[in-house]
Amino acid sequence: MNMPVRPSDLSEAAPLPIPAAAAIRFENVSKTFAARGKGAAEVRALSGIDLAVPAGSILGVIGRSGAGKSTLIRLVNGLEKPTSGKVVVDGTEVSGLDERGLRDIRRRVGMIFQHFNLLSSRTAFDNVALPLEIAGMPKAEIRRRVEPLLDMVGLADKRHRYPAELSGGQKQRVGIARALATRPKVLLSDEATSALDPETTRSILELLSSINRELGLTILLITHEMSVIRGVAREVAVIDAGRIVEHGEVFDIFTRPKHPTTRSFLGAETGRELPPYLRAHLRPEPVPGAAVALRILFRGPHATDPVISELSRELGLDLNILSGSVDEIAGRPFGTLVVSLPNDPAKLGQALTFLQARDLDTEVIGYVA
Ligand SMILES: Nc1ncnc2c1ncn2[C@@H]1O[C@H](COP(=O)(O)OP(=O)(O)OP(=O)(O)O)[C@@H](O)[C@H]1O
Repeated sequence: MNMPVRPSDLSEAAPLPIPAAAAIRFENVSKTFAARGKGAAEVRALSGIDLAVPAGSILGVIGRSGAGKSTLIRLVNGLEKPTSGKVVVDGTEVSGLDERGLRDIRRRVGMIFQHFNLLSSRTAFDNVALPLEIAGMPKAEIRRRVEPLLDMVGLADKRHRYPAELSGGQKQRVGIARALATRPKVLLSDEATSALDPETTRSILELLSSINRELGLTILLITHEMSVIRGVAREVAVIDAGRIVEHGEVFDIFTRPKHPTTRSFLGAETGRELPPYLRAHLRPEPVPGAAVALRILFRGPHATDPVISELSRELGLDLNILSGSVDEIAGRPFGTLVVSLPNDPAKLGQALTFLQARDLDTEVIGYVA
């Protein structure tokens, strides 16, 4: 009988409780690339990076093109060496390793890529088997290891197919199975869903979540899409011009972003972006007869309270709802509402006091005529 394979069947022992220790630690890491060609300046790709990825967690790093994401991730498996500082992975300082040490760390660190990097002349099975063949594992053992992995990524019936016969999502599933073949502790994901459509992206992110949950694998992923972070990560670090400018729990960063880069990434993601009709009517300064436009953010426990009706009743205020949305981020409710109220400083002050007493964030975003 064919028993369904769960990721937990693949680990050598029963899963341990998640340790608080960091699986990956960057300690004051900088990386400068030498100037190429006459007159060219050197490139400082990373500056003073301090970042810990807790064991068993999923941490997403987001940044614009050229921000330093790939350099950061390539330091983890020793594809790049830091110019200064330390990178410690699973207790080993990677920067000081010789070739043999690097081979060992690369068995403990799997990686998946935007363009899958499969060998076109090998079937799905043989692609997953490759790192084990290189490690000199006997054929029978390779089979015992690879088949459950292909089952786990949902490709049991595609094991003899070549990459050209697979969809993008299926190719990435082969890539994930191959990355897990050496039973790594850490998985690096380099824009692994950037070439996939939104639905396939969701299914790959779900697969990564279940692997993280059931195998306790630590995942460090880099992306330029907030929706990917939101779909899978527990923590997010925002990188800008080679520096980490913000880092924290996904819910906190999404609902209270501090850095302008984070805010610009969030854009439409959390209902922060105003609808075009509202943008067209919004003025930075009051004009005669204009009302104040106030943004209210509903986080966590107060996200579903009937605050607007209470505010209107208690302060005798006429409020107009201009736009709004209620959503869920990292499993917790989060709402954004833009209301207008009469441009009366005393009333506005009372309304802000009322809302702040309920721990709601408020922001006057302009005036609407
Ligand atoms: N081998 C290299 N030699 C010289 N400069 C490099 C090298 N690799 C990266 N850089 C430079 O370092 C900076 C960071 O590059 P990196 O590839 O890490 O950014 P990124 O955030 O991954 O960008 P993208 O999203 O476009 O891949 C860029 O200015 C890039 O041109």
